[in-house]
Order: sequence, then C-alpha cells, then structure tokens
Amino acid sequence: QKKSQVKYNYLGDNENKPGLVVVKNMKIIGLHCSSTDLHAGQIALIKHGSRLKNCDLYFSRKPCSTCLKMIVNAGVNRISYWPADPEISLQNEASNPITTDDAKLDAKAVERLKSNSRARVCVLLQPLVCYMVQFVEETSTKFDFIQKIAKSQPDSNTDFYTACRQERIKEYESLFLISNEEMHKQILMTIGLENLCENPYFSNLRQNMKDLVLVLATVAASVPVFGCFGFYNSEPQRTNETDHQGLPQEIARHCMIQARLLAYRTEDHKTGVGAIIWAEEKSRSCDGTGAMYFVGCGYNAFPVGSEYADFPHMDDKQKDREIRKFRYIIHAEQNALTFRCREIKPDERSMIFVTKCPCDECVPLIKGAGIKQIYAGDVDAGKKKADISYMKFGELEGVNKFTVMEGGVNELMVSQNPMLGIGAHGTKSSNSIIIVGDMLGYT
Ligand SMILES: O=c1ccn([C@H]2C[C@H](O)[C@@H](COP(=O)(O)OP(=O)(O)OP(=O)(O)O)O2)c(=O)[nH]1
Repeated sequence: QKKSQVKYNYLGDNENKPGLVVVKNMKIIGLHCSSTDLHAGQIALIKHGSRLKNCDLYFSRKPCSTCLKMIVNAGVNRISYWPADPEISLQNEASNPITTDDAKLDAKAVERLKSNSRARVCVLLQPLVCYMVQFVEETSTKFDFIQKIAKSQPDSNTDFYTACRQERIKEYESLFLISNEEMHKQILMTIGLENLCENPYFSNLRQNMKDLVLVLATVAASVPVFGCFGFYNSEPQRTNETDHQGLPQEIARHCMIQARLLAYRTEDHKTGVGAIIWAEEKSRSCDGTGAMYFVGCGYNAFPVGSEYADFPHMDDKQKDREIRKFRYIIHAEQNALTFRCREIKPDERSMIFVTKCPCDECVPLIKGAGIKQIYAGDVDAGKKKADISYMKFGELEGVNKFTVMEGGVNELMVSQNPMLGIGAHGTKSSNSIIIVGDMLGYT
C-alpha cells in the first residue's frame, strides 16, 4: 500500500485510486486503473471514446465529477460502484477540513450529474450465495501453487497459506472497507445512499462487503508469495530477447489470480478453468496498467445461449461415450480467444494465463493465435486421458511456457517493465467485478 501511495501521489491526499471494468453486451472489453496522470474513468474515455455508448461500467470507487460528466456524456448505460470511500476521499475529514469541503462539493456535483443523466448510477452489491466463502477457501488450497509449496515443506502443512490469507485480508480490508461504522454512515449519506444507513440495511451492507473482500483475499492467497516459488520458464531462457523474458513475478501472480477468479464462473460442475489474455504494447501508453492492455478473458462453459440441461455433463468415467461433456464444452482459452476485444498483434508480446495445463485441443489454438507466452497451472500436465489429453503442452515449441516452480536466485526474472494489472471477471457481468479492478490493483 505504501508503494501505491507513492505511485498515486498525483491524486493528492484526498483522492483514492480507482479501478474500472468496462462491459459491453455482457463481455468485458476493458480493464483499467489510474495512472500517474489520469483517473481510470478518463483512461477509459481515451481508450474507448464513443464505443462507451451503452456500456456498463463497474467502479471500485464512486467516480469523481470530472470522470462522471465525460462518461455520462459518452452515453454509458449503467455505472455501478463499490459503496465505500469515493474517488475523491471523504475519509480524512478531521485531518484536512479544506480538502474535505472540496470532496463534499464534488459529491454534490456527482449527485447532480446522476439525477440529470440517462445513465443509471447504482450499487449492485448483493449477498454472496450461501457457503461461498467456505467453498472458495476449500478449493483455494487445492490450487497447484499451494500444493507444490506444501509438498516441498511437508512440516508446514498449510500454515503458510493461512498466514498469507491473513495478510491479504488485512490489506484488502484496509483498502476497501471503512472500519469506523459512523464514518461509513457519514460517507454513505454524503454520496446519496441515505437509504442504506438504517439497520438492518446498513449492517447487511457491511457484512456483504466484508464477505466479498474475504472471498477475493482467499482467492489471491491461493497464488501466494512464498520463498522462491513463482512462474518460471521451463526451458532455458534467452534473456536478451524480450519475447522470451518473463513478467516480474508479482505481475504474473496478479494475472493468475484474475484467471482463478474467472474459473469460479465455470459451467462445468466438476472442474473450473479460467483464462485471461494480456498483451504488451510496443509504445507505453497512458494506461494505469502500464504497457499492458487487456485482450480477452473466459472460463469453461457450454456454448453461449445454452440452458443447463441442453448438453451432457458427464466425464470420461461415464461408459456411454455419447453423454460425455467434452464434445460440447468450450474451454476457457477458447472463450478468451473467441470473445477477445483486441487483435493479437505479431509484433507485441501477448500472454495467456490459464489455471490448468492447456489441453491438446487448446495448445495449437494458442500457438496459432500468435500468443507468445503461456503462464499455466500444471494440473493434468503430460496426462493421456480418454477424452481430453494434455500431452502437447510439454512438446510445444515456439511459445514460452511458464509454470509454477521453485526458482533459484539466478533465475529470478528481472524485467523492468512497470506494468500493472487489474482484476477481471467473466464474460458475464457480475457484482464482484465492481471492486476487483481496484482490489487486484498492483499495489
Ligand atoms: O485447456 C483446457 C483443458 C480443459 N478445460 C476444461 C474442459 C473441462 O470442462 C474441464 C476439465 O476437463 P477434463 O476432461 O480434463 O477433466 P474432468 O473430466 O473434469 O476430470 P478428470 O480429471 O477426472 O478427467 O476443463 C479447459 O477449459 N481448458
């Protein structure tokens, strides 16, 4: 957080960095966060221009009037935001009354823009489904990152995971929750959410916010910082060529967390897989994500528009081959490629992050699409199975492969690119994407 305070100094003491997800026709077309010069809303305007028309925007902080007037003007459909401290902070009232006056004036202007605009400006936060927190907790420890560390540290059980989770929870709570109830109430009143200030609505709101922060911290903890474990190239690196250079570990980890979040949206009741594609522009742009720009994301699901019982859900243990799922399910990588919002350019370093080892159906697709790097979990790697096999990934040449390994000091990747990543979610819109942009901001 200290680092982010330095990074976002331009915002002044009274402003908080926002994250933003842009969704068009239920598909994510942009992931943005503030840069040193611009707010996320301004960046989205520069990037998408009039393509923002009819888009849904998910802000991790209620946007300031400067951003709101432009995005309302562009004709967006809905602006949803996380109901805590807004972009122009209202939190440090006592310490700086002058800036707080400005913040209050800005909140008023935002309300006026809201009431006079066609766009819907709202809070979409809902309670999480029952047992969601427990489910995420259980499945997180099964991720191969945790499993690999646990194997190499047989005595530690998963203590390191618990410690990492606690750390993340603390970090995220301080970023996204307002610990003082009275202050939270005051802020809600000032930003036009008086309706949420009475109990039981107020306590429910706080609980829902807390639960969501807990879920995201838990998912993030499944890709922990531990010793020299990280994403390393399985083949000897030619470090002088940028295409072969890996991302700094913290960014690779960050993008893998995004892929892990996507995996929870799966339509396969047995195995969730998430994939996200980022690329690096040759020239550094204005974006808060540095040279990195979002290309596409997806998770494994049945063809778009199908209903629950349209296709078989059985795996290869089912004797009757006709009612197995594999001929119907669209893989995470396939959805990410299909619904990408940008072209994959041959002269740019493009990279896909997948939570599972890419299968024999997906490996040629990824290579054929011109993606330069694959960051992957290694569940099933090298396995020959009845339906979907995982043999081709190991043999794949011409694409750099980074998997979870314990790296030596000499192998640590030292790319200097100050790239930032922000959170993503599924091709469906979701309440939780409101905060993911900021939550997973590279702090
Ligand atoms: O590169 C890949 C490989 C698989 N999948 C999806 C397809 C399927 O929905 C799920 C699991 O596939 P698989 O058939 O390998 O495993 P399973 O049937 O769920 O379980 P088991 O490992 O017991 O065979 O992962 C992807 O999205 N991308």
